Amino acid sequence: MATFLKKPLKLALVQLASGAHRQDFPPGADKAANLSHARSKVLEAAQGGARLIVLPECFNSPYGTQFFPKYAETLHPSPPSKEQSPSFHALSAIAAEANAYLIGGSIPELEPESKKYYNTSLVFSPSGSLIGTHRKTHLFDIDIPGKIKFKESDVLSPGNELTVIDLPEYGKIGLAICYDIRFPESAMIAARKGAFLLVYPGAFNTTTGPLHWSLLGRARAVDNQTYVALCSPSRDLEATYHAYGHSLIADPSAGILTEADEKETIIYADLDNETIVNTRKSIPIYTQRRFDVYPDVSGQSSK
Ligand SMILES: NC(=O)CC(=O)C(=O)O
Repeated sequence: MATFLKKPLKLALVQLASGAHRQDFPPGADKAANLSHARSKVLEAAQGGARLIVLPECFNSPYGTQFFPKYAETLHPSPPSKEQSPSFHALSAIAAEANAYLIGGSIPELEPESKKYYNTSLVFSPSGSLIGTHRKTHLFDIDIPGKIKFKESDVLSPGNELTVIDLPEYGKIGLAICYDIRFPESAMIAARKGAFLLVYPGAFNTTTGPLHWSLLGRARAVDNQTYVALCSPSRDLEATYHAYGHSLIADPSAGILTEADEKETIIYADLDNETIVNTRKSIPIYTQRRFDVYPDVSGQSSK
């Protein structure tokens, strides 16, 4: 039997409430409070048996272009000092304390030499070592008249790499952030590289969430016959951006294993290799692909 996932894995998504919008916190204290709150929820997930734990996009800051520069941390050269990146050090310590792999949602990052800002995810091993990073590759620039206009590219720069991370005890995961899920190519490449799970810390909103969140999660699962996890912040109607919530885990047939509502919660699912293998046996698109017919999915080849 082919092995994508070396042993069963309990996955937890922490749909975190961050208090970053609150005016009553002194400057900087909201981030410290959010890191401390994230710690308690990650430890709760670990107590619940999870060995891979995911936090949401911008888990310790408000989501909005006006906030990114204020909350940005410097990650390079790596490892950064505690002053440069309190979140790096907090996440590393939390992963070690939880004895679990930790996908630290994302944080705004400032690259000091270029002075560019990124939306960046940090991944730590159970010993607290950094084992991967992903900079959001596709920026959330949309304009739905009368509903929502958002332009991440006013402040952020896109990352230029796709990310597959090896969790030595379990296997490979594809990691991307929120709007990246709308681009099936990156998911497909991660799956072709053997990922058993595609993870998206994300913050869809109350307009695009009902339209596309679950659909996209299930689509990436059915396209690739992998598990898919989408981890959102909980909804906060006092914040300037209203996150959709509804964190979910889909199985390799695109069935929803578990889905949150909009409130703070932790959801869990048990992942196993047999489900991936059996899904691919039953509907064998995996071996039926015709890369001889479409070797260049960008459509840019001269053929
Ligand atoms: N916030 C995002 O990056 C993406 C999103 O909300 C959407 O694609 O819709």
